[in-house]
Amino acid sequence: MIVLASASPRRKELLSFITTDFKIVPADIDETVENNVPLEKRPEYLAVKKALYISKNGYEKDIVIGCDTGVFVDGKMLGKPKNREDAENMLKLLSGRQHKVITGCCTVKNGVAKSFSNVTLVEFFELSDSEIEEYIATGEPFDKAGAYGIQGKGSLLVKKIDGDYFNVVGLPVSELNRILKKEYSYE
Ligand SMILES: Cc1cn([C@H]2C[C@H](O)[C@@H](COP(=O)(O)OP(=O)(O)OP(=O)(O)O)O2)c(=O)[nH]c1=O
Repeated sequence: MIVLASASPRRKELLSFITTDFKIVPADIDETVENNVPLEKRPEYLAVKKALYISKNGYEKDIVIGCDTGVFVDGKMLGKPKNREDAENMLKLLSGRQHKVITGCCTVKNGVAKSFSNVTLVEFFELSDSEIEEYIATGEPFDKAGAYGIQGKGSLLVKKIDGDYFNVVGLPVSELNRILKKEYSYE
């Protein structure tokens, strides 16, 4: 069986493109990362941590999948905004330029972990202060890395993307599907 170590409704929906035969067991882990982990490796590091945590808690024989998404710009990683002001600062930082969205993904079975990072480049239009304010008022930024959701009204902020769209939403489905087939002969 496949176990998705995630509380994200988006990851649940995306995994169902691969299979509907899976169980959800969210991994409520401490998301602090040691300083020696390179910035852009942080999502993958946390994905491994989430998947191993669930695997070790009664799902050793299953294929456990963990994921984590971060937005990278100016040598910084943007997670979920803590409040309105945080969301505003993130959106101002992303305005008029390109950033990277990296989703780390990990599969674990019988104590063996395999992981990868998928990178999508996203370019935003120049955003006016009122546009940022209106977008924050939708409430959409608050549970999302980088304070936007490309799958919702956040789509209106996006000029261009290069890479897997679903990776931005939180699960690189096509790469994951290929890994499940290749590494676990999953049908
Ligand atoms: C950039 C971007 C992020 N996101 C989401 C994907 C992730 O769910 C979220 C980043 O938070 P994560 O910490 O990666 O995941 P999560 O807390 O939602 O779920 P869990 O740890 O239980 O697996 O931001 C979008 O939905 N759309 C977007 O365009």
